Amino acid sequence: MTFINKLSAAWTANDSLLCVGLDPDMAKLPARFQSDPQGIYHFCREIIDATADLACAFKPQIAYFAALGAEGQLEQICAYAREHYPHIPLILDAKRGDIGATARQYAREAYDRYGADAVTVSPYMGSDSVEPYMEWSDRGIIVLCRTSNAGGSDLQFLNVDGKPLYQHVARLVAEKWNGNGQCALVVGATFPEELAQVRAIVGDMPLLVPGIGAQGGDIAATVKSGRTAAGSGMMINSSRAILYATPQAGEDFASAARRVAEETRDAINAHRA
Ligand SMILES: O=c1ccn([C@@H]2O[C@H](COP(=O)(O)O)[C@@H](O)[C@H]2O)c(=O)[nH]1
Repeated sequence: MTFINKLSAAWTANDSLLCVGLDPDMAKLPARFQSDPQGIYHFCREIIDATADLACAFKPQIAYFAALGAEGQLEQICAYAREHYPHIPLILDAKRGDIGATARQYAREAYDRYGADAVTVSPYMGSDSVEPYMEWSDRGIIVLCRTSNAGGSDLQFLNVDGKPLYQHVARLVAEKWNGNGQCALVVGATFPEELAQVRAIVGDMPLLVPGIGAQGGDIAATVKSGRTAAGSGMMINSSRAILYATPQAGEDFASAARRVAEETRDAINAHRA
């Protein structure tokens, strides 16, 4: 099944546009995981089990694993999610971008090593840096467009031929790069006006929308700006607000994560119509 088909099915099956981010920061995990050599894997596995029926996607952020040399645990997490929740898309947030030969290795890493359904990439190096990902014709390519951080404006807002650069990226991906029909864009929830602009440019193309929760993006404004005519079309990511929903990394972290995920899913759904 293609990434886009799997995503559409997950939106419907779980009645959810919530993407649960897996950004395991060792210092914030309950003590028993910190003393466990497989602690990152075991923590993420409990989060996945607690939220799988509430999510339309899982998004591990590779930096949290690579920084600790814990790629093996990321492989285990991806294998676990694929085996137990094969209907939920797995998005590797790696923001890759390089010349074609190197990009092919990044694509192998995301799609073959981790078995991801989709990977985030930077558009900065242009079409030949993205083409290699299309050799995996059923997998998704999620291109950075208007990121959630304030500094994203430094380049993404540059005026090019009368339009901000991020709008050129949106148009380029929608009109030229989406040959396999498996492309999506990253647009931050912290910029609802730009989210609406991107939606107007790309039609029903899915948007990965980080920036609610810990980054403070407004859920109502996000959904109203980014939804498609059918009230769908987004993977609205929340990582830290779900992972660390208990104060002081309490042992009830999984039930707290579930509660926050459910509240977030419902808050999103309240504005889809
Ligand atoms: O524009 C972007 C692109 C990616 N991210 C990533 O999403 C999550 C956000 O985590 P929160 O804890 O919900 O803030 C994280 O993995 C970022 O690397 C983003 O925030 N903005």
